[in-house]
Amino acid sequence: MADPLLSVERAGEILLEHAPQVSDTETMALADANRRVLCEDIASRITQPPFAASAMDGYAVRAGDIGPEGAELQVIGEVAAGAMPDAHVTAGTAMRIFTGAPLPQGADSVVIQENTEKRGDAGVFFKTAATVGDNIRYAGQDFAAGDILLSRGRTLDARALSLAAAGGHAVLPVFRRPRVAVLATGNELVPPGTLPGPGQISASGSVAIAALARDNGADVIDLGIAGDSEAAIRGAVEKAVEAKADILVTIGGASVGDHDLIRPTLAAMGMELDFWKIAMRPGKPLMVGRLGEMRVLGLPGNPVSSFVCALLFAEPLIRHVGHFPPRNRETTAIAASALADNGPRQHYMRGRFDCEGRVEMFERQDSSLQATLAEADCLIVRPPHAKAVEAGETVRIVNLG
Ligand SMILES: Nc1nc2c(c(=O)[nH]1)N[C@H]1C(S)=C(S)[C@@H](COP(=O)(O)OP(=O)(O)OC[C@H]3O[C@@H](n4cnc5c(N)ncnc54)[C@H](O)[C@@H]3O)O[C@H]1N2
Ligand code: MOO
Repeated sequence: MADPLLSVERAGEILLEHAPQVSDTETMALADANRRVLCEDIASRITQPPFAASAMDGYAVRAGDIGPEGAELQVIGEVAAGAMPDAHVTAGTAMRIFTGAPLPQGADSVVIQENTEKRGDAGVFFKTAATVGDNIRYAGQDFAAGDILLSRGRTLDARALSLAAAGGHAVLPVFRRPRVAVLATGNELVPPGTLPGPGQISASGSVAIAALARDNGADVIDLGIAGDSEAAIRGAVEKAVEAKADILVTIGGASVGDHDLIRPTLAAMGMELDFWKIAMRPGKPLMVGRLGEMRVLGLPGNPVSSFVCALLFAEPLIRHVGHFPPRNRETTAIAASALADNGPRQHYMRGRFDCEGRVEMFERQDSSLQATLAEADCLIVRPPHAKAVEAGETVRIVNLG
C-alpha cells in the first residue's frame, strides 16, 4: 500500500515554493556588515594599487643599467611609503626605496637590498642582473575604479569586507535580516532557570530554535510561552504579525491530542495549510502553512523532534528568505555497526563518529532525549523502507557541526 504521508524531500520543496524573500534593504557600516548579504553589485571607487609601488625594501633602478656581471650605481635619494619621490632615476643612478613607496619616474625595476653592497658614501654595487618589472606592483593590477568587486547575493565575510574597504567603501547596502518569531506552547512549560513544579518541564525547545535561527542570519523575536488555550496562542501569533515576522516557528501542540491547538487556532486566524504530517521520524506532526505573508512552521514539541525539524526545514527556509546560500549538511559515512531495516518514515538517528571516523548510532533514540542530541556529531539518515545495513557499508548522514 502506498505511504500516504508526504516525503521529507517534497515537504522541503513545498516549504520554499511560497516563501517570499526579504526585499527591504539597509546600509551597514563595514564593522557591522559581517555575515550580511549584499543587495547590490559593488563597484570599486578607486584603482588599486593607485600607483606603481615597490613590493620590497631595496633600490629603484633602470634594469638596463645592470648587466649579468653587476654594476655600481649612485644613490640619489630615498622614498618611503606615504611619500612621493623627489627625483627621477636616470642612467647610472638608483634611488633607495621601501615597500609600498611609489616608484620614481625613470625606474623600471626594484632590486632587493640583500643583493647589493654599499660602496663609499653614495655608491651601491648591484650583484645580480635586474629585469624590468622586478618587485614592482603596477597601478591597477589588483582592480580598477569601476570594476565590480562583489556581486549582489554575496554573503559578506572577512575577505569580502576587506575588499570593499580596499575599494573605497565605508558602508554597504545589504538585505535586512529575516525576522523569525519563536513561540513555545504548553501548560507544562516553565522558562529555563525556573525550577519545574509538579508536572512541569523546562522550555528548552525555543532556546535551540532561536540559536539555530541566529546562526542562519535571522533576527529572533522571542514570543515566550503560550499556554494551551486558543486565546493565548492567538495573542502570541498576533504579536508575530505585528512584529512583521517573516517566519513564525511554533513548538509543541502540533499533534492530535485535545490540547494540540496550534493548527486549529492558526486555521481560525486564516492560515492556509500547505501540509501537516510528513513521513519523517522524529518529526511526523510537522505543520507548514502561511498566514498572510508570514510563513508558519509548526514543530512538534519533543525537543529532538523540534530540533531535527528545525535543522531540516527552518534552516533552509531562513536561508532562502534571507538570500543566504543553501547550506548542504548532507554527506555519507561508513557505518561502524549494523543498522536494522527501516519502517515507512525517513528516520534521522543520532550518531557519533568513532576514532576511525566511522559513524555509530546511539542505542536510545527516543525523541525526548536531549543529552544524546547534544553529544551527537550527526544524524544517520535511514530512508523509508531502507534495508538493514552491515558494519562497513556507506550510509547517508546529516552533519550537525
Ligand atoms: N495519538 C498520537 N499521539 C502522538 C502522536 C501521534 O501521531 N498520535 N505523535 C507523537 C509524536 S511523533 C510527537 S513528536 C508528539 C508531538 O506532539 P506535539 O507537537 O503536540 O507536542 P506536545 O504534546 O506539545 O509535546 C510533546 C513533548 O514535548 C515537550 N515539549 C513541548 N514543548 C517543549 C519545549 N518548548 N521545550 C521542551 N519540551 C517541550 C512536552 O512537554 C511533551 O513532553 O506527539 C506524539 N503523540
Ligand atoms: O516524530 Mo515524534 O516527532 O517521534 O517524536
